[in-house]
Amino acid sequence: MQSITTTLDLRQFVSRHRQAERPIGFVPTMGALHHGHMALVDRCRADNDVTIVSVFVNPTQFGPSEDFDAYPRDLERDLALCRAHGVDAVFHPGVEEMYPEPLLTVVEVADLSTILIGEQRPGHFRGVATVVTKLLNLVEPDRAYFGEKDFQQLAVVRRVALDLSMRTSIVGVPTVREADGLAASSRNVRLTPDERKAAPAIYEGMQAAVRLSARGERDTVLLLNAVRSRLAREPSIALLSCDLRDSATLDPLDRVMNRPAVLLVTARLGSVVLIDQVELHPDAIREGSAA
Ligand SMILES: Nc1ncnc2c1ncn2[C@@H]1O[C@H](COP(=O)(O)OP(=O)(O)OP(=O)(O)O)[C@@H](O)[C@H]1O
Ligand SMILES: CC(C)(CO)[C@@H](O)C(=O)[O-]
Ligand code: BAL
Repeated sequence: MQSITTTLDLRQFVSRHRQAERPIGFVPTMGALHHGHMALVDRCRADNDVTIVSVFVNPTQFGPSEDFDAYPRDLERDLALCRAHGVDAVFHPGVEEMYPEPLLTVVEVADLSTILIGEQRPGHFRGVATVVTKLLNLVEPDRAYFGEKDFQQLAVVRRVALDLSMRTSIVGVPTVREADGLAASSRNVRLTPDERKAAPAIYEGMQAAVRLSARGERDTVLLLNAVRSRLAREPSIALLSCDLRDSATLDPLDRVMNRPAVLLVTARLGSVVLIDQVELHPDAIREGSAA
């Protein structure tokens, strides 16, 4: 496995494989890898001849009072995990390598970037869309893999690829969970033992809504209340947002695929913000009644 830190070496690695006409898959991450990331890597390896992973904690997607400094980092462990999973190259640039000059050019996905998480994290999706564009321009992969846990991010990235006529197919991978239902996340390691014990309530609340929806409940308020009332029993969890959306309003490509409604939750435990999403019955939202 190659460990690459410069864009020049990355381009050379890519061009060798491109000349050999080997399909290239790409998994962008911020490191502190866990089994959720590895599901993306395994899927990438199954679909492509060459798998490239990037590990870059991108400063431009963090707000001034967010956890950029506290974000977990463990490059040696990340490299070992990637090696064990048969990754061909890991690109782990420093900040100066990715941003040699202050940016004058950014990628802004209108509308999608300012709703939901974009409301709580102004500028976040501009940072994500811009760095993903830079990474996709460097690697020019055939396919790039993103987790459905970050559902809005996946929608934003799909839109960037579509609008900017990129050659890359964007592939969404289902959320990987811990045994107790908590979505695997790099930030989970920052939870205190008590917060970690409480955290599965997020998924339990979402499952209560899933069960109601499966029994035919179509009242958005009642479905969202199922989440709220489960989390109200956990004093260490502050529910930041709970939304039910027709997935097509977030992701125009879903309209074609006729995918279900999506329930999105953001919650804070101490200093850690976690997000999760589950799918509900396609009719969970009546026409035009987004929560
Ligand atoms: N549990 C998971 N299941 C599937 N994909 C995941 C999971 N966790 C992360 N991913 C995906 O891995 C990619 C890299 O994510 P990132 O490095 O930000 O990790 P993360 O665990 O989401 O971290 P964070 O603590 O920022 O939420 C993203 O496409 C993300 O959606
Ligand atoms: C897509 C990404 C690697 C861009 O920095 C990041 O937002 C992430 O890890 O989800
Ligand atoms: N996985 C999303 C990246 C972030 O929270 O900044």
